Amino acid sequence: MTSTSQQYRFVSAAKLPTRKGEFTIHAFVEDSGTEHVALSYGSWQPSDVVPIRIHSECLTGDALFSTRCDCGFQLERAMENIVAHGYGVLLYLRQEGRGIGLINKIRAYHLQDSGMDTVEANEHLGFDADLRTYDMCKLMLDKLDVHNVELMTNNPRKTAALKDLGINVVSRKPIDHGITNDNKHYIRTKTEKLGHAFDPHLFKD
Ligand SMILES: Nc1nc2c(ncn2[C@@H]2O[C@H](COP(=O)(O)OP(=O)(O)OP(=O)(O)O)[C@@H](O)[C@H]2O)c(=O)[nH]1
Ligand SMILES: [Zn+2]
Repeated sequence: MTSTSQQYRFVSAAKLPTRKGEFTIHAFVEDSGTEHVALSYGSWQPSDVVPIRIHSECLTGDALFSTRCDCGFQLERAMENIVAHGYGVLLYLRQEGRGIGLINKIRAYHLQDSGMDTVEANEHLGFDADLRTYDMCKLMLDKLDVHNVELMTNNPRKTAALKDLGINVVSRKPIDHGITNDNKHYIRTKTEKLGHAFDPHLFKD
């Protein structure tokens, strides 16, 4: 499959037992060398509505238990939802720091420690607020025979991007697990500046 600038291909798949259940991990690579994975659980028919999560890499939240953001909580909850449903897919996209990379995200954190919000920090470093693209999702979902989805997200850009790719987004499931005192401000900024669909009472001081 092609996008404006990248080609993607499927490489291999293998069993992935996890603390949440036994998934299968599917490996994909872009021409640029960027590697993405999809985790699938259970089985479905091509006409079924499949619960999916499109998760953007966050080393600090997903692997290091950071509470600066809600990523780790959402990752866990998405996998739990999929297992509870009996089938589903998690696309784990290597777009760390909303596409600016890990080192730049830490630079952005440093600026946030001095009072900037997440959007201001990105802009101060010379980046747009969100550099992510979702073109690779089409190949990944086609490969898994997923055409109709219930999307677990609060981010309206993800819903729009999937629709633009021709994927039938039947419904959206909010995923607002993991709001803590450490990340309330971050959630507020996502809601007020990036259009995420959180209920304001969740991040009220
Ligand atoms: N640039 C930057 N990226 C961050 C920051 N905190 C978390 N991230 C990255 O943000 C991405 C997750 O994006 P979010 O805006 O939290 O959530 P989302 O994926 O847009 O939306 P949901 O589907 O609702 O979770 C991950 O790639 C994180 O690494 C930050 O302060 N600055
Ligand atoms: Zn995060």
